[in-house]
Order: sequence, then structure tokens, then C-alpha cells
Amino acid sequence: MNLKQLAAIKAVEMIEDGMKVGLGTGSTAYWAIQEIGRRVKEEGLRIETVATSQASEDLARELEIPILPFSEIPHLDLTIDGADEVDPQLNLIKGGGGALLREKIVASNSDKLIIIVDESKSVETLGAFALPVEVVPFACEWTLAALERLGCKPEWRVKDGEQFVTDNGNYIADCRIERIEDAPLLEQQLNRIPGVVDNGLFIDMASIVIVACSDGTIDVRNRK
Ligand SMILES: O=C(CO)[C@H](O)[C@H](O)COP(=O)(O)O
Repeated sequence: MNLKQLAAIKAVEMIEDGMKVGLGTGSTAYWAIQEIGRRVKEEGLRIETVATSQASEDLARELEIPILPFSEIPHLDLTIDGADEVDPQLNLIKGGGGALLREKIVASNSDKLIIIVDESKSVETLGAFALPVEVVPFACEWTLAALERLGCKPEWRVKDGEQFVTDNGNYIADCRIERIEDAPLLEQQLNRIPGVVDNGLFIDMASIVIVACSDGTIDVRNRK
């Protein structure tokens, strides 16, 4: 079993009958959705879910996990999602898969956000992973210039030779900051730039981070 799967299984143990659950995005969240699918099929787990991306929604449907429109679920009990970096305060960088906006909306409407990672994602200071910032296409060069003025060293994300477009029809600027000294401040500064829809800093949002370590142990970190 790989480390991502190990963390995912531990998180899915926290889901109880009758819960409303948010499904994250990425290769770690993939394992959580697989395990939820197994519990629904083999244990008859009764839950309702919403997904943070088209890819996760498609996977959930394939596994016959009940998935509802957002209009039918006012609030979630918990969301299980991955992250690109986690610091000791449980602040996160997310959005490596380009789903940061939907992930933040879903996380902020969940009683608990459970983050699942392997130990490579655990860092002392956020920033070695390029911080994704979602930008509307209108006048996007001006928004990029504003990010440059903030010292973010942004580069448009490209996929298969084309500009990457999010599920919301926006672009992603990946910002090479290396070391983010004040993540709460940067999160606010970025979101004050007109044209920025949101950014991948998740501050004070994770309730629990589950870290799967290469020696096979699992470190469960609770927000204080
Ligand atoms: O934020 C995300 C997608 O937008 C992912 O959760 C993050 O990129 C981690 O992905 P993975 O589990 O594949 O390493």
C-alpha cells in the first residue's frame, strides 16, 4: 500500500453513517474516494457527497457514491482533501491540481477539513512549492504584473502546451516565492488584487492533518 493510500484510509475511518462529505481533488484524494466507494459498496455506508472538481465527481459517480448538487446540501460535516505543503500550524498550500477555488469554497462550508498527505508534504515554512493563484482571463497580463509587483514571481501554468484553464474557466499563475514569511498576510494581499479570484494558501482551515510516514506510521495532527 502506498503512503497516500495509507493516509486516505485513516481519514475515511472518520466518516460516519448519515454524514455529508466533501470530496477533494488530486492523487491522494483519489485514494480517499476509492476507500469511500469501498465502504459504500461493502459496508453499506450511507452518505451524501459533493465534489471539488469534475475529475473527483466523475470518479465518485463511477464508484456509485451518492453525489448531490450543491443546492441540495446546505453544509458539510467534513471534507477530505490533499495538500501540496503543510506547515506546523497546519496552514497549507493547495492547488497543485488547479482546483483551489472549489476546494476552498467546499472546505469553508465544512465543519471539519481533514487533510491527507505523505511526509514529503510536511515543511517548516510554506513556499518551496510554487503557490497557485487563480486569475480571471480578462486583462490577465495586468493581474500578472500586479503579482510581480508583490514580489511573487508568477508564471502562467501550462498544460500540454496550452494555457491551463481551471474548471471555472480561469487561469493559474504559479508563484515562485521559495519562503513565505507571513502566510496569513500574503493570503490577504493576493486576494485584494482585482483579477485574482483566490489563492492556494489555506490559513486556519485544516482541522486535522494526517501524515503517512515512510516507516509505515501515521501522524495525526490536530489544530490547536
Ligand atoms: O490542491 C490540490 C488540487 O488542487 C491537491 O489536493 C494537491 O495538489 C495535492 O495533490 P496530490 O494529492 O496529487 O499530491
